Amino acid sequence: MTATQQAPAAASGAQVVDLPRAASAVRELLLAMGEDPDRAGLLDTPMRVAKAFAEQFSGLHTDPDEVLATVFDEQHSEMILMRDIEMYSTCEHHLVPFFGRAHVGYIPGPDGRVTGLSKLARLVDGYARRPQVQERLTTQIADALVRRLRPAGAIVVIEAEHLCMAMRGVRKPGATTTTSAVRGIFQSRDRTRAEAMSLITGR
Ligand SMILES: Nc1nc2c(ncn2[C@@H]2O[C@H](COP(=O)(O)OP(=O)(O)OP(=O)(O)O)[C@@H](O)[C@H]2O)c(=O)[nH]1
Ligand SMILES: [Zn+2]
Repeated sequence: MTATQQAPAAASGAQVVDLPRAASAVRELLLAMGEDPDRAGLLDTPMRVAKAFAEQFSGLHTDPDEVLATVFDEQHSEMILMRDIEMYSTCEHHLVPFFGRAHVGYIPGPDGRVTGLSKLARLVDGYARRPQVQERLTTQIADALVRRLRPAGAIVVIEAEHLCMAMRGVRKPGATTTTSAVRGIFQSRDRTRAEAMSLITGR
C-alpha cells in the first residue's frame, strides 16, 4: 500500500482511515520527540505506524455484534463458556496495549439461540480493536450477548496487563486487572455465577 492509498473501508462503507494523515501525525510526533524522521531507519516508520494503528482500531469501523448473526436453534439450556480467549486491546489513555485473556459464557434463553463458538472470540476482537478501557470492553461484550442472543444469562471476565502501568508511569509489570460483567441469571443466582467462576478459574 502506498502513502496515497487508504485502508479498506468497513463493509458498512462507513468512514475510512486516513493513512497519509496518520503518517504525517507520526512524523510530527517523532520530530516533537527530538528524533530525525528522515534518518534511514525511520523513513518508512510513519506509514508503518499508521497501518498498525489502522489494524489496532479496525473495530471502529465495524459493528462487532454482527458476528452474532450466526445463530443456531439448539434448545440447549446449559452453560456455554469459552475460556482463555487471547485478547489484545489499546488503552485509550496512553494508546499503548493492554492484553490478556477473556472468558465469555452464556446460558441460552427460552428461544434457544446459540451462536458459533468462534463468534465469541470474534466478538471479543471486534470490541478490543478500538481505543478502550478494560471495564467498557468487558461490559460491551456482555451487552452484545444480551442484545443478540437474548440469553438467560451472560458472563464476561477479562484478565489483562496494561503496558501503561508496566513500561511507564507507576511501573508495575506483572500486575493484572480482572474485570467482570454479569447479566441475567449470573447476576441473580449466586450458585450459577459461582459455577461459572469456578470453571473460569479452574478452582
Ligand atoms: N479504570 C481504568 N483505568 C485505566 C485503564 N487503562 C489505563 N488506565 C488508567 O488511566 C489513568 C490515567 O490517569 P492520568 O492521571 O490521567 O494519567 P497519567 O498521569 O499518565 O497516569 P499514570 O499512569 O498514573 O502515570 C491511569 O491511572 C491508568 O492506569 C483501564 O482500562 N481502566
Ligand atoms: Zn494507559
